[in-house]
Formats: sequence, C-alpha cells, structure tokens
Amino acid sequence: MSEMIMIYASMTGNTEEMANAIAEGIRESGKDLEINDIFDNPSASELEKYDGILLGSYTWGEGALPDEFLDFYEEMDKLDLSGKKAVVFGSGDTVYEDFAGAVDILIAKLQERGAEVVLNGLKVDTSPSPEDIEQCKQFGSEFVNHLNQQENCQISK
Ligand SMILES: Cc1cc2nc3c(=O)[nH]c(=O)nc-3n(C[C@H](O)[C@H](O)[C@H](O)COP(=O)(O)O)c2cc1C
Repeated sequence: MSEMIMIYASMTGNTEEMANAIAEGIRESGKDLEINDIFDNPSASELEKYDGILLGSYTWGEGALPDEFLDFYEEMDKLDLSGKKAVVFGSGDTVYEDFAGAVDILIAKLQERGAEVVLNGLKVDTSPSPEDIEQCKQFGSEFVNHLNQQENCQISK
C-alpha cells in the first residue's frame, strides 16, 4: 500500500501541474503515492490510512475553497489525524486580495484534526513557471525527507 496520499482540486490545470511535479519529486525520492482528483469524490476517511498527506487546491470566490472540495472538507471534521505528517499546495492569482487562501484553509483544518504540517504551504501564481515546477519537485522530496525522519525515529526506539 502507498505510504502517501494526495488529494487535489484543479479547474484549469494549474494546481494539477503542481500536483504532477510534486508527485515526480516524491517518486524520484523512492516513495509510492496514491493520487486522487477531488472530482472523483474521494472519502476523507481515506486520509487516516496513510502516514503522509498532501492536499492541493486552487482558490475560488474571495479566498475560498472551491465548491467541489466542501464535502471532503466537512468530512475531515470526523478525522483523527494525530501522528500524520501533511503538506498543502495550490495555485492562486496575485490579483486577488486573498492570494491562494485555500492553501491556508486546508492547513488550518489539517492542524485542527491533529496532523503535523511540516512545510510552509506552497503557493504558485497562476500557471507554474519552469522555476515553480522545480520548486514543486523539491517540495515533494522535502516532504519525503520529513517522513523518512519519522521512520528512522521509530526504528531507533
Ligand atoms: C471566480 C474566481 C475567483 C477566484 N478567487 C481567487 C482568490 O480569491 N484568490 C486567489 O488567489 N485566486 C483566485 N482565483 C484564481 C484561481 O485560483 C487561479 O486562476 C488558479 O490558477 C486556478 O487554478 P487551477 O488551474 O488549478 O484551477 C479565482 C478565480 C476565479 C475564476
């Protein structure tokens, strides 16, 4: 079974490009990854089965989560994510006052449910540039490093 799960929402493909680059960084670092598009209606309870959680979303409205993420977000209220490590990413547009606010909303929810958010949220302005793509890959491999640290601690106990 994969050790990590990623759930993402992308309407026009920008966050999806980030998701693919992050997944590449993770796989290059030797970890397996389960990826779900929010449009496939994944259950939030899936998150409890994995050690590492990645959530990604573009931002809608005025700094809001898109509608297709709302059921999942509400379902997260039932979860106990203590002991899990997590990260959040998403594309937004800096013309909006609340740039990529969905990333902050998801970070707050993960922390409320007990997960440890181990990296700052990764926010990209609209379509990822080649530099952004590199940063996404790096983000994936840094997350793997965090998970490996946890495993090493458990082995040495
Ligand atoms: C109606 C509407 C509202 C938006 N509101 C915000 C916002 O509040 N903050 C923000 O950073 N981006 C906002 N955006 C911009 C999108 O998040 C941005 O275009 C993003 O790159 C889309 O990502 P996607 O290609 O993954 O769907 C909005 C876009 C639309 C169409």
